[in-house]
Amino acid sequence: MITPAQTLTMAAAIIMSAATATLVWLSLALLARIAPRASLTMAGANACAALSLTLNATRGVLPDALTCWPADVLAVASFALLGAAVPAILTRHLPWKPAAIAVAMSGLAMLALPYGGDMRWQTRIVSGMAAVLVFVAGMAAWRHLSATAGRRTPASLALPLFLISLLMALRGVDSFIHPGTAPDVRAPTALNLGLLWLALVMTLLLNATLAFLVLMRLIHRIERLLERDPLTDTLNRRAFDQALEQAHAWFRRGRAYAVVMIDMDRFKQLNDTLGHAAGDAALHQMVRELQPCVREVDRFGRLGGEEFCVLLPDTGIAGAALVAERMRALVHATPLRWLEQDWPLSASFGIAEAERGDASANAVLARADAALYRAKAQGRNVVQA
Ligand SMILES: Nc1nc2c(ncn2[C@@H]2O[C@H](COP(=O)(O)OP(=O)(O)OP(=O)(O)O)[C@@H](O)[C@H]2O)c(=O)[nH]1
Repeated sequence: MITPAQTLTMAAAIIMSAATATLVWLSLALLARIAPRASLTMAGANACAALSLTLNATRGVLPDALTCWPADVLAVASFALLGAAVPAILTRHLPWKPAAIAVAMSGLAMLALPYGGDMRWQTRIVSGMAAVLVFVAGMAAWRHLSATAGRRTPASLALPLFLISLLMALRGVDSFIHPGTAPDVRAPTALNLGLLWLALVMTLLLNATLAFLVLMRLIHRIERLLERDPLTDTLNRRAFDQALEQAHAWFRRGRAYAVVMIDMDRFKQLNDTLGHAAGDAALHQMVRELQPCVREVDRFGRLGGEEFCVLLPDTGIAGAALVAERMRALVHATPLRWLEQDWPLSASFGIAEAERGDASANAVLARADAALYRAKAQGRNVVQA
C-alpha cells in the first residue's frame, strides 16, 4: 500500500537533488569558471526542475494560477536548458533561440488548455517537448563525439540522453493508454511512485552525464595545452618527438615515413630590424600558410626558435620533396606586412625518409638536419635532400 508520505518524500528527494545540482553547477560557473556558460545553463535547468516539482507538490495548497501552468512551463524550460547545455559544453555554442521558442510555444499551448480535472494534454505537451529537446541534444552529442572520435569520450556517452528522451516519449504515450491517470505527483499510486523514482534516476543520470562531458572537455583542453606550442599552435618538441617515435615503430613494421625540416631564413635580421613581435608574426604567418599543405595524418611540430618539422606518414623522399617545394614557394610568395611595409620571407628545407638501418627516428631527423644545413649553405630558400 503506497502512502502519500512515500510519494511526497520521493518528490522531496528529487527537489533536493536538483537543488544541490543547481548549487554545484553555479559554483562551477561562478567560482571555478569551468565552462561558465554551459554550467550556468545547467544550473538553470536544475533550478527550473526543482521549482517545477515544488510547485507541482503544492497544488491545492497554493492557488492553481501559481502552481499548475508555471510548473509545466518550468518543466519544459528545464529540458530546454538541458538541451542547450549539451552543445554549449561540446562546441561552446549556446543555442538559446530554439530553447526559448520551445518554452514559449508550449507555454502558449498550455495557456489555451483548461487547468483542472483531467490535465493529460498538459502531460503530453511537457513529455513530448522534453522527448524532442533531449533527443535533439542527444543527436548533437552523438554527432560531435563521433566526429571528434575522442579516445576517452566515446559517442556512447550520448546514450543516456536517448534513454531519457525515450522515457519522456513513453510517458506521453502512457497518457493515451491509461486515460484515467491524472498527473499528480502526490498521488499515492504505484505508477506515480515508479515515475518519481524514474525522475530521480533521470536527474542524477543527466547531471552525471553532463558533468562527465565537462570533465572530458577540460582534460582535452589540458592535453592540448601540454602538447601544443603556444605561439604557433603546432606540436611542441616533446609531442612531436613522441609522434616521430611512433612513426618509427610503425616503420619497423613496414610503414614508410619522411620528414621535412623547415627553418626560416635570416630570421635574426628580421627580429633585429622590425622587433620580436614582427618575428612572432612571421612565424605565425608561415605556419598558417603551411597548414593547408599538410594532411590530417601529418604532424606539424616546432622544434624550437624558427625551426619546424613536418612528419609525413606513408611518404617517401619523392613525396616529401613535392610537399617541401610547395611549402617553399608558398612562404616565398607572401611577404610579412608589418607597420605598412613588406618584409620578404623565405625558408630553407631539409628532407629525409626513414631508411633500413636507422636505429631510431633521431637518425632520420639528423639526415634532414644535415640536408637543411646544405640548403642554407646553398644560399637559402631551397629544398635539399
Ligand atoms: N620573434 C621570435 N624570435 C625567435 C623565437 N625563437 C627564436 N627566435 C630568434 O630567432 C633567431 C634565430 O637566429 P639564427 O639562428 O641566427 O638564424 P637566422 O637568422 O634565421 O639565420 P639562418 O637560419 O642562417 O638563415 C634568434 O635571433 C632568436 O632569438 C621566437 O619565438 N620569436
